Amino acid sequence: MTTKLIERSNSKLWLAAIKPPMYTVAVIPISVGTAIAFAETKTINSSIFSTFLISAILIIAWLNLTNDVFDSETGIDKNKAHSLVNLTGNKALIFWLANLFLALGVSGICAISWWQQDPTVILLVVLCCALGYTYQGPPFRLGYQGLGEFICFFTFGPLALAAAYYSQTQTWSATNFAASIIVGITTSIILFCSHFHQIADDLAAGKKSPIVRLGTKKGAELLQWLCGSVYALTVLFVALRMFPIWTLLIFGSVFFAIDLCRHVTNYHDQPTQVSNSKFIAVTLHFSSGLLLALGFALLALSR
Ligand SMILES: C/C(=C\COP(=O)(O)OP(=O)(O)O)CCC[C@H](C)CCC[C@H](C)CCCC(C)C
Ligand SMILES: O=C(O)C1=CC(=O)c2ccccc2C1=O
Repeated sequence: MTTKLIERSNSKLWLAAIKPPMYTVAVIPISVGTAIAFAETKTINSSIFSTFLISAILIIAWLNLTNDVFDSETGIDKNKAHSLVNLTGNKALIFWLANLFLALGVSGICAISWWQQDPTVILLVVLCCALGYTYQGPPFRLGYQGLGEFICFFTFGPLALAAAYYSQTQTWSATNFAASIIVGITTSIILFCSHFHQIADDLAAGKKSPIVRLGTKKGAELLQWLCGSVYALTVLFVALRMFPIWTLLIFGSVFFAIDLCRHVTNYHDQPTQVSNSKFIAVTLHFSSGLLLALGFALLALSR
């Protein structure tokens, strides 16, 4: 009985360390950028789409594994049982596994650039990876200065969507840029929410996350504006005729936005209660992103 309980809690720790839901942050920018390309050109290169998707997932695996490696060096993760470094006790193994994922992910993107005979996509993705490194790796560790949400916005928003759109069309699009602002905001909301319950560990390790800087109450208020901006921007882009009317489907995700704002407003200063807000934010990001992509795909299919 006791052995079974230990096994169950051990597998829970491993699941929390691997973070399967977090890989949706790779799926959404590639899907939205590709859906906009499909809406505008009525064609889709499925080999490029699937290669980009798998590569992006591998890059997120690199990001998360190196996050545990670099955080183990500053001591910020010393109380984090679900750190892969703490679970395995082998920092070098996690570091080299991460580098293998990065090499495989970048190779996939290189293949896309090779097929296109154009280096633009690989340059955009390498820039994303370099910025991702500055978030957590030495000597930069810009996340410790509270800059993570800005890096997150630009990498998962304008840069990732530009790369996904360009991989299909080899050109740029104002509509794609507008959509990238929305995806950038919803991805940054995930990172922002992940900081509420970590305030004590972050303060102790000298990490000035936005929540450390603002305090949890103001953070909860800012979250409401960020969520509201996702829907206000969609209405604006539809009114400006940049987005098809179908993209108003994004309002199907408003329930998760309300749930997230209510939860964080009620529990912003209670770490154990607020800790799952990151996963409500993941659901909001995934549902809003999929509905946005569907809105663009329906435009192509309805013509
Ligand atoms: C690893 C990230 C957050 C974890 O942060 P933290 O250390 O506070 O939390 P835990 O240790 O408690 O888990 C995410 C950081 C994201 C970063 C700012 C930007 C990364 C850019 C990517 C490389 C872009 C990939 C784009 C792809 C779709 C082509
Ligand atoms: O572990 C985390 O907290 C996060 C991991 C991750 O890959 C990611 C990506 C984009 C935005 C936020 C996050 C996380 O918060």
